[in-house]
Amino acid sequence: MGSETPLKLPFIDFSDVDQNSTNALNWDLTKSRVHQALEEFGCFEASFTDISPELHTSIFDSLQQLFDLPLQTKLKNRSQKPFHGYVGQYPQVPLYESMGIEEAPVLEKAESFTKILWSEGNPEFCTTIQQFSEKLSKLDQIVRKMVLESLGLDKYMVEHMCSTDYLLRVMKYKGPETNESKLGLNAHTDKNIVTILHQNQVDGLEVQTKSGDWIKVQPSPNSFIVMIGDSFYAWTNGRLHSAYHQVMMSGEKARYSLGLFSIPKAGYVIKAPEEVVDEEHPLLFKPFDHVEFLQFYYTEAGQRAQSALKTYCGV
Ligand SMILES: O=C(O)CCC(=O)C(=O)O
Ligand SMILES: [Fe+2]
Repeated sequence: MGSETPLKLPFIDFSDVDQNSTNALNWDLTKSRVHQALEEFGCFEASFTDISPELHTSIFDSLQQLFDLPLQTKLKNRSQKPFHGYVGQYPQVPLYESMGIEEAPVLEKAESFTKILWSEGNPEFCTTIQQFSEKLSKLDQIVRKMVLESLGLDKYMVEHMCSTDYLLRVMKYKGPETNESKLGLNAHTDKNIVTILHQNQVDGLEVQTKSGDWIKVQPSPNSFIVMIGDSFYAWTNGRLHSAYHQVMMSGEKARYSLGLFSIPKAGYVIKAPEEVVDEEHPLLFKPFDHVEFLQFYYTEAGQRAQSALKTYCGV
């Protein structure tokens, strides 16, 4: 009793890996670990030293400053697209608040977001958000490049890389002020291509394994959780896993987290390449547009479905 080792996500070190790597051996080794982790768990913990400890500190100072703004100000962050603007005050998830910053790695976009909330500007906030997103987008690109290479899909590299936009979503979960575990964010699979999560030192993220166990994720301050979304799962014809995950909170401290989401552009049709479809791996999903799928996901039927993706476009 109690002697079982707690389940852990695979840990992969990216400190010596870059896209134009001259160290081919290191690239190939890391690539095979990435492939294995994404096949089995749909996610892994990444050590990525491009985000300095100073940037780590300023990003969480910035988040606190942002969520400390009056509700009326935060509500100014609106978007036509679901979950892109301010989200909060939901009775189902009372601890949760989030805001979306579209194309945060692009300086002008980070500036226009900043201007919405601080009419007089806030250069420090803007630079921090932009630099963090830009650096993290490099990790997103490395992982996607490794996935395509490991599946022998190199010829789709340019098309694939150009078919997405970035959204940085910043989140705050209030501490529930009890030691009982309370729901911070419902169990879900992400709907995009790749998500990279980072948190302050308050844990809460849980990821479900294929056999149904929940892993309590305990990342170190300089690590990131890299996770596959349903669109990448569909595009690879199920070769990668897209994991259910949720946030559970306890105690007094607030949890701040950020997710950099690579999201298929509206109008781009997600269709598994013929190389990943064969007798052993029959086509799982009909081609679909991510934005239309997202719209379905937020309907009553989409929310009720066990798998919104299967209900929407399963073969
Ligand atoms: O806060 C987290 O760590 C997870 C957030 C999440 O799963 C999401 O925004 O999709
Ligand atoms: Fe998620």
